[in-house]
Amino acid sequence: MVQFVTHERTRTRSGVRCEGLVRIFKTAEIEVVALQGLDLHVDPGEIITVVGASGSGKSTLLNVLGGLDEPTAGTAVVGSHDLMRMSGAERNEFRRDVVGFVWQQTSRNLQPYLDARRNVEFPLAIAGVSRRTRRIRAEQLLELVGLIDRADHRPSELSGGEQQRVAIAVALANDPQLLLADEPTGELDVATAIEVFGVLRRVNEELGVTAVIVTHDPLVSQQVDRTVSIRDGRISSEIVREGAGLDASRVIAREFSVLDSAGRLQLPEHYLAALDLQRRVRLELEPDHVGVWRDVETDEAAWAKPEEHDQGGLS
Ligand SMILES: Nc1ncnc2c1ncn2[C@@H]1O[C@H](COP(=O)(O)OP(=O)(O)OP(=O)(O)O)[C@@H](O)[C@H]1O
Repeated sequence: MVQFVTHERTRTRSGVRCEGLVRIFKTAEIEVVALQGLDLHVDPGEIITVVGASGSGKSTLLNVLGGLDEPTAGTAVVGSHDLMRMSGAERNEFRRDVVGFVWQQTSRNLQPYLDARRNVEFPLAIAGVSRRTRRIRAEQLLELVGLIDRADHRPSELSGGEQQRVAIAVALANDPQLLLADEPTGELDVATAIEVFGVLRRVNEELGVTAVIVTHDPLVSQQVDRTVSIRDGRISSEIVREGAGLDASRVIAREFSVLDSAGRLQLPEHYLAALDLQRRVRLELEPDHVGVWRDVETDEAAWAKPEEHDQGGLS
């Protein structure tokens, strides 16, 4: 376990709680409901991945959790910080002190004219941390991400994977309670992506920082114990794994659907396709589970009508 030099505060781990979270974007002509009553709980110290089709609301969720965007309605709480009830000044402070970001584009993560060490020191200098503490902390973090021997290199002298590892160290400089990463491995080849993701897992384990990571990459998303899927601005299902990070044959994965406070749940798309479930399904309450069947009567009625029509057409 890396022991940080604590400069002014002792960190507590923070969880995330979103309930009925709504974010509507309004432009002159249209209204886009990017988050449509999203429910998500992340335990303090947990690491999760968020997956979903393009436009499903992943980045919007991350921006809300990071205090970069204001929710329209619902609940969004990080630790003791209520994101619905923050003044502008509190939001700035929240962004600086409570969350750390890693973006897909390395140019957004790093200052191109500073070497790796100074990049990590940069947010600490802005926070007014002393030069000596900055130096020690930067070295600890570069050690943690396995890049202490590259401390004097500028981003242009580092590979894409190394740049993202420095970006992780920068995001952790202010000792955040929540680490948010939006497609951090999106520009990397598979082997490098898995390596960088391994660093995210390591910092989660060693520092206990809660982490929410958006990714398109199934190989990357499988590396953690819980993956949530967003569909149409809501969490549609969760996959919980035992043994994540081990070789795939030893991982036990179970799929869950999220039940909202109104009792609604979404069935995963591949379940709908496998059983050809459409429009209306038959439910049966059993002592320990609920059964969902194709509504054969409706199906038959739907088939009967065209037949009658056809027959009518033939006669
Ligand atoms: N600033 C904005 N103004 C208007 N609409 C927006 C804005 N930001 C996002 N949207 C819309 O909200 C929806 C969700 O977008 P979001 O970027 O969160 O999706 P995403 O899942 O991150 O997609 P991708 O994987 O392509 O990055 C989309 O329909 C998008 O067009």
